[in-house]
Amino acid sequence: MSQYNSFYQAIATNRLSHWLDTLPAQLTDWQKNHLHGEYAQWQKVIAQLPVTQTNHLDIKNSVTVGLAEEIEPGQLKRLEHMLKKLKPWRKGPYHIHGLHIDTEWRSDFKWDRLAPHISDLRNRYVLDIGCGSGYHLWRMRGAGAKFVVGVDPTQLFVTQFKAIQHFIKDNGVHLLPLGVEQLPELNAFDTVFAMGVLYHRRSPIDFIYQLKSQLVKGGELVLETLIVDGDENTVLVPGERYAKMRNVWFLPSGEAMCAWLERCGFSNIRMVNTDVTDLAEQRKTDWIDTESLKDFLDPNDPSKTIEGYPAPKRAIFIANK
Ligand SMILES: Nc1ncnc2c1ncn2[C@@H]1O[C@H](C[S@+](CC[C@H]([NH3+])C(=O)[O-])CC(=O)[O-])[C@@H](O)[C@H]1O
Repeated sequence: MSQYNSFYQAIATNRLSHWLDTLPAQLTDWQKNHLHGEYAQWQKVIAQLPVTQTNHLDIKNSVTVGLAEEIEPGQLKRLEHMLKKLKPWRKGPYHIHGLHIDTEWRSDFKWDRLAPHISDLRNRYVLDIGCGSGYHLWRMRGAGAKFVVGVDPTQLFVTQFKAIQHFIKDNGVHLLPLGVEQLPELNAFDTVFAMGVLYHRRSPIDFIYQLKSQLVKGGELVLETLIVDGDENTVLVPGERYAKMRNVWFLPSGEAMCAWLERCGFSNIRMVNTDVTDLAEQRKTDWIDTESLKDFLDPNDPSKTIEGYPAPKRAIFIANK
């Protein structure tokens, strides 16, 4: 039986039903290709997570499930030990029965920056492309979304989502192990989020069209990406690395990003927020063993990356199909 049966059942009777034409074959393939190796090892961690009972859930203001007194101290220690096998925990934070998964990123900061600007998510079908471990999926559901789907091809993040899902049982929140390029043109979501993904794409214009083809007519795109200062003709294509990341391609200015969205046929385009990432938002914690923002910046001039480019500045764009 496919572990995605509950997803298939959920969409069979909703507006995503035509996804069933292609999805089961893709996911069956994916599962076949991941029977061995690291992913299979991580699934053993998931299978051993303690089973707990709770009525305590807050996904409106944070991602918090369960109270400390609902779990034995020994079980809690074990839980921490198990979850630390799934390091690095990049996006969060999560609170599970009093255990604070203090992730590298405070993803709640990004949520707080965008929340005042987006359309009310109540009753909406929502897609989050490149959702990582799914922190924002829970916040979208907490904001009232009817059905939330995330896609992310990174095995570790898919596993981390499963760990959280083990404690928050909710048939309205799903993560599929897919890349954006594997999505058919669903034209079915009221809101599509694409945050922190555009700069990883080699063809940003194709990417914008892929996002558009997931939206219903009039639907809302919420796109967040790294930008640089400049006019509508300014785009930075860094050398081999940007802030030590190897897979960074296009960093447009805010104006250039708006021009790209317009060129792709979006309307009502606005840049609603810009923010220079600081050490309060991205830092090393007990839940990652690798370097973090401090190591990616020039130690003598934090306004520059270690390679001499402008330090990470992020912007949120909203537009309608
Ligand atoms: N082809 C692909 N299709 C979809 N996703 C992809 C692909 N390739 C990589 N990713 C995923 O895109 C996410 C980018 S992180 C943003 C997370 C969250 N949205 C955030 O806003 O905090 C930003 C960063 O760490 O630079 C990762 O989870 C990748 O696995």
